[in-house]
Amino acid sequence: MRIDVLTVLPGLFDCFLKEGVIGKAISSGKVEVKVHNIRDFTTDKHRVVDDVPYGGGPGMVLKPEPIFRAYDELTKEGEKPYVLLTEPWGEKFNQEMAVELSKKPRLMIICGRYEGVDERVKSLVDREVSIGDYVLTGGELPAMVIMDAVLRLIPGVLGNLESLRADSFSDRGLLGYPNYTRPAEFRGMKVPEVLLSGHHKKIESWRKEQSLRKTLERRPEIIENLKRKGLLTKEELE
Ligand SMILES: COc1cc(COC(=O)c2cn[nH]c2)cc(-c2cccnc2)c1
Repeated sequence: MRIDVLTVLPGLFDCFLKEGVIGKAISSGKVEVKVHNIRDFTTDKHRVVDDVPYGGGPGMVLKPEPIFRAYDELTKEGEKPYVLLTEPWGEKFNQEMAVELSKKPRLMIICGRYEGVDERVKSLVDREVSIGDYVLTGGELPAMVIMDAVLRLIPGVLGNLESLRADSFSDRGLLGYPNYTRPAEFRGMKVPEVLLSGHHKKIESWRKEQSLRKTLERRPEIIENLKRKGLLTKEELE
């Protein structure tokens, strides 16, 4: 997968693209992520990327020309990217969307900022995406959240075991099961016996029961949703 990011603050991505699973996926060549400074696509001396809104009102708006110039330059050759715009009132990002996006060969993420982007930029956009009902100073963190959730789903990016665990639960939106590691007792708190039993079938059913219970307690709508879609087995429903 290739991802092109358009932003006025490219430096925000430096650590994200170097560290951890994402950093390894890029350095190993499994995925390609290029961050582009929208300012590099301006033509005036002051490299202006924003301007005051027509009709008045507070703040500034990202100008269309630099973004269109970047889009034209980056789409001259190769596959046309699926274009996302990160903004507070977009479609809510979730695991389902992460799975869908992970299947695209090429993404472009335009990071909104200020009061927003000129509406004409949306003619380039396939999906306006929000990571939540709150307003941030820029769309760069949402872009990193989206890339993290999407890139970890690319085959080979995660170690096998981890990706296997993710498939069985998170892709149905169920909350994860409790995790423990050594020591078996810590400050009077013991690891549940079943996890020390080495009985894999019992451990698996305990984990599934814990995951369903936690989801029912905290996010009952996810259970209802899975029931409606017939995605819960008979024993899971008991
Ligand atoms: C594209 O335009 C934007 C983008 C952002 C940054 O993104 C988010 O906040 C976000 C993205 N997912 N969840 C939150 C902020 C505004 C904005 C609007 C009004 C007042 N102040 C700022 C506009």
